[in-house]
Amino acid sequence: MKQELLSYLNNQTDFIDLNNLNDLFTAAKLAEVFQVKRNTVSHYLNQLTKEGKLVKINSRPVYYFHKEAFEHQFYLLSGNVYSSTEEIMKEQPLFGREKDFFSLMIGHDKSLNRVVEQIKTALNYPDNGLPVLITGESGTGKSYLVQLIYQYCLAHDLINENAPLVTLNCAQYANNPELLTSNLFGHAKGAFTGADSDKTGAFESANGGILFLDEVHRLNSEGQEKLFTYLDQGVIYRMGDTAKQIHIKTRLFFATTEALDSTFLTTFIRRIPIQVRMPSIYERSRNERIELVYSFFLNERRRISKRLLVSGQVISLLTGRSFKGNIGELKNTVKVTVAKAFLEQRDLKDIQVTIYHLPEFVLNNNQQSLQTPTQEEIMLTENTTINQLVERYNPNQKRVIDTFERIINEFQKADGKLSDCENQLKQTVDHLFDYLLFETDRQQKHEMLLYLTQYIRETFRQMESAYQIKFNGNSVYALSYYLFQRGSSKWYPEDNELQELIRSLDRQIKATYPTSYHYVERILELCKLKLDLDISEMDRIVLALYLKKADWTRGLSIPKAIIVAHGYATASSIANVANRFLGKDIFESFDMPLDVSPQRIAEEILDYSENNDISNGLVILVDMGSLKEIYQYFPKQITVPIAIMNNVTTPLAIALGENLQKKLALSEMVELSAKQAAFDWQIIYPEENRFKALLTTCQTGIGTAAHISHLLEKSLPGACELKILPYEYHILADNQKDETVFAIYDVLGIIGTDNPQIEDIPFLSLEELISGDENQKLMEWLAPVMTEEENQLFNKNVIRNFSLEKVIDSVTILDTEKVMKEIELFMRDLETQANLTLSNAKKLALYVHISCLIERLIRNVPIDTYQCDDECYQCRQSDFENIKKSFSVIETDYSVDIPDAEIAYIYDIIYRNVDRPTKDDDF
Ligand SMILES: Nc1ncnc2c1ncn2[C@@H]1O[C@H](COP(=O)(O)OP(=O)(O)OP(=O)(O)O)[C@@H](O)[C@H]1O
Repeated sequence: MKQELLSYLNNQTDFIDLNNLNDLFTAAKLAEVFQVKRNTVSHYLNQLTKEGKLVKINSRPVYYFHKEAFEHQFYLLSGNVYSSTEEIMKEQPLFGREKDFFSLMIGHDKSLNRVVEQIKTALNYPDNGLPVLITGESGTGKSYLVQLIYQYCLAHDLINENAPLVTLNCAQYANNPELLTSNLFGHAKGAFTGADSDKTGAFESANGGILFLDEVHRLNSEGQEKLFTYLDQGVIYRMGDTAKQIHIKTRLFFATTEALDSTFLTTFIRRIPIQVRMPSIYERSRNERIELVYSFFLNERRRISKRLLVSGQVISLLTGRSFKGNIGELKNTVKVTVAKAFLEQRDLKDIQVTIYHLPEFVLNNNQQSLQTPTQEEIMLTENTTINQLVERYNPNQKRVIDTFERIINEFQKADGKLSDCENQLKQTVDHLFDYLLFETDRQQKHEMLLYLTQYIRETFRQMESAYQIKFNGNSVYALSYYLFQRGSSKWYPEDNELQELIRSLDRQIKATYPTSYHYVERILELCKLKLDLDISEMDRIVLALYLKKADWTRGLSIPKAIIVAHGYATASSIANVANRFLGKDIFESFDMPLDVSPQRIAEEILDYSENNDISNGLVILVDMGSLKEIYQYFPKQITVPIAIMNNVTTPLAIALGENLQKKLALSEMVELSAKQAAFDWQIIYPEENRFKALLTTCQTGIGTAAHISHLLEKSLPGACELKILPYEYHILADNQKDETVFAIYDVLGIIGTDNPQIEDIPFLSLEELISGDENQKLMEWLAPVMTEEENQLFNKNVIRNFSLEKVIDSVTILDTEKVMKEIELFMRDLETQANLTLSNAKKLALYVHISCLIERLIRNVPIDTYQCDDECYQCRQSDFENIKKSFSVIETDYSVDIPDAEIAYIYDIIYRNVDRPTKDDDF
């Protein structure tokens, strides 16, 4: 009895609301629930309080709740006996106030983020919220969501404290639709045989509260009509009484496991403005599945009140398979597993859960299995919290968020005065960055991290040139790791007081470190669009405090110089060559579309001058003759001299760049440069001194090219002076030899997935590199930069680093073995469907391309560069269909839809260089 009481309160405490204590927590109600005398219950409750398991509130009536469950859900308590709820609330730290009930749902800030946002919108819509339809397979958490909605409404006074939550599962009345309608809308006496008296239905019972209709598609046509009347007019009629309108005000929630295309549902959903879909367990990320498994084991531990040691294999098996009954079935499976282990070891101090306790179906492998590496075992004690477990699994992101919380706590302790906590804040931020810089596994060549680092480096370069500063070498990595670890998770407290505190800290940081703050703002602004970042005040605070430390030194105080020119990459090409020649980043460039107006150019320049330090003057080089037109758009109040020079050429830029560094007066400098440039300069690049380079390229974005480049770099012998540069395929294909890289480097060759066909520049396909067939060719290219020995070493490294597994391993974060198996099946299937034989080279190309493709689709970045028009689709329809069909297994296994543009691309890989496929062709 005592144990049952404890476990009952354990479950109820998850939903406790101190502002509105339910009488479920009183001895009287508990006696009723357990059908025992009140004295008996009181005796046990007091005993449990003495043992430290329950908390007692000596108010009238006296309340008891589960201490550990409360601390798990809310905050730590100092004692066990309190005189009032207010006393308990005083112990509440600033964090955790206004508990957001939805945060109890695992995935609320990830896969359910949008669902929670939509629900909050619906709930807060005046005047009585909006009805919501929740769809999702069985066990995905629909009912659980409605329970949380109810708690949320109570906590936010959206319904009054006694408002009911009424649930009706329409599926329970499958064989008796009349009873369902009657239970829902009530009936009048005599409405049908057996209706001896008037009866109120669920609608009336739910008046003022929430009505939840589960499996709503089971409503018969009469019920549906009545439901539509309520949705349209807010009134119901009891069965058998069409005369009496009953006005009802209830918040409606519907759930269904059915697809929304059944006839009823289509008419129905037109009236339901908000529909949310609960993802299946299969669609949840690995992190979320692990969190669910952890939390269910924690629940069971609390129930059995013993330490629980769960083997890593058990966690892997549970997170690595899909459950038809989704989270509900997973939860039950954990329960059954722990129960079996408990039965076996009930006399022991610790309960060990191993795979022998799992139900058999979990062990059999026929089920859809999800990729998950082996997990570590976990020990759950009474002090273990879900946060600790998750933190162990994803320590870095947690570390960033902890830092946010620590900063706010320190600032709060200092009564909101930055000057009183400046040193502590700096220390906290330093600790974070030390950790990020030294603990982030640099070997972890995550594609996203590579991309971030590349982009941040470019942004820093721009900043350094704009402000004539130099960032500490580590800053690029610090910022990239920070953004990488912080991830896309949003951290923003709901509490108004906290928000105000953050805003105040932000203002004080801005006032105390104006330069650092300005740089950070600028960097984040530059990164924001490209990196799809959702920047918050906390990011600015942390980074401004960090960059404050980094020793950026001011460079020369010379005027700023920019080049503005029409056409694709014209200005940037000139700026690149000039900067390279001058050995400094003197020029910034603006590439303008051909039809841009002078006004637009002037606006761009003014925008630049607002965001850059131009106190030493500004020189603008433009490529068109209408200078006066640009001048007229400049405001009269310009405070620094601005020189505009026309007809920009590379020689002019170089001459100006050299003169700028001589610190002449602006007019002198401009005159001199114009004169010098007029001497028909010619820059001749000394061939021998140019760096040798290899380019890597890929049609579907720079990501794969960067990976190839990385693997090649890894293969180079130490002393070799060779640059390996990833390059956008389209830029190379469009610009050909005009692309700046060819002016700066001596390009020995290009390696990639597609040949951009550049005259005199040899190309090696990735497939050739992997198959090793053409390694000789690569060796020949590299002969000028390597000795014979180095060449052999390089060759050996290339063979090792460019095995198919290594390449796939490096281009995706997916399980390489699994991906390769799936692609092999795809190819086999396609060969049968289309009656063709793929050559080894095509197979290699497909292995590499499809592995990238799956990952891109999982990340939701399909290629958009590849166009497939209707005509092309028509004429190749049957081939397209074959490819599509063969992809169906991959589509299901990875839950992705492969768009036509991708199919067209695969089509090209398979049928490229072949006029038309015929049955007998050997590809
Ligand atoms: N996001 C979640 N976090 C933690 N527990 C969850 C979550 N979602 C569901 N659960 C748990 O999983 C169990 C099943 O959920 P629930 O009964 O709400 O599913 P359902 O979609 O209503 O299923 P059905 O359609 O079969 O009624 C519940 O015990 C619930 O507590």
